[in-house]
Amino acid sequence: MFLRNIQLEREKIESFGSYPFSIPVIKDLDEIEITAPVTFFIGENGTGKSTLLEAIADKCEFNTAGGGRNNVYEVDASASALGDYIRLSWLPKVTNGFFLRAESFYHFATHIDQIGGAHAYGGRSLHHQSHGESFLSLFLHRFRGKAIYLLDEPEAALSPNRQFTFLRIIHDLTRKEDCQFIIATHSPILLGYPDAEILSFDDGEIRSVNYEETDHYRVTKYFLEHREKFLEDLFAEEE
Ligand SMILES: Nc1ncnc2c1ncn2[C@@H]1O[C@H](COP(=O)(O)OP(=O)(O)OP(=O)(O)O)[C@@H](O)[C@H]1O
Repeated sequence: MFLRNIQLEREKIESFGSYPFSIPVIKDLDEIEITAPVTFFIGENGTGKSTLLEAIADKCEFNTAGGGRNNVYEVDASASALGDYIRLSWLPKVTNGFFLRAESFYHFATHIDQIGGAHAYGGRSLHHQSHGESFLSLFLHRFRGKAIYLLDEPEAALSPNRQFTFLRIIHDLTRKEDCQFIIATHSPILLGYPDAEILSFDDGEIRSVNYEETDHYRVTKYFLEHREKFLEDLFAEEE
């Protein structure tokens, strides 16, 4: 493990009235202890997971559009608004790693083609692989060594079976290669990774929760066990 603590430099912030400081969890934030090699950020849409992950990427000097330190290319509106206001504590410090943003992965793939780097991703252009295949190529071929990986909804392109493959990759990379992961996700499958820390961004604060407490687990379980009733209620006409 490398990254141990994330602190909001509150003294630098003049007003909490506008983005990103107006996001409830940021307004409330002092510091976050990172206690496990695999940390998940979960919470409703719009609770600030991507904003914080992107700020960490910025602080790591990774390309905030997606990539590592050496991937220099521009995508509109990918700058981090929060990066200058957080402090990261490392033990030890690493500079290797990658920020994955599902929504701008296309631009990253183009950048890799332009620098002739496809050989490092299984020998095929990432554009000539399916969305899910290209994600797995990235995880399998690029991720290794002492490094920190910041992944924003990596499940976006992955079938349930490929999500299990990805869990196996995380397992191997944390045990055999000493990698650290921080992953924003909505996937009940990924969240099931053993011994991970799950940080919830719901209810205006960041707090550690158990897997079985999460909506992802509870709602999915309920839906699968009571699908007909669930859908009947969901589609019921209002009186
Ligand atoms: N560039 C921006 N300018 C202003 N507001 C923004 C900007 N980017 C995000 N927001 C707002 O900040 C809040 C947090 O957004 P963020 O993308 O961090 O949420 P999230 O938890 O990652 O959501 P999701 O699960 O949908 O990906 C949202 O209300 C969003 O509308």
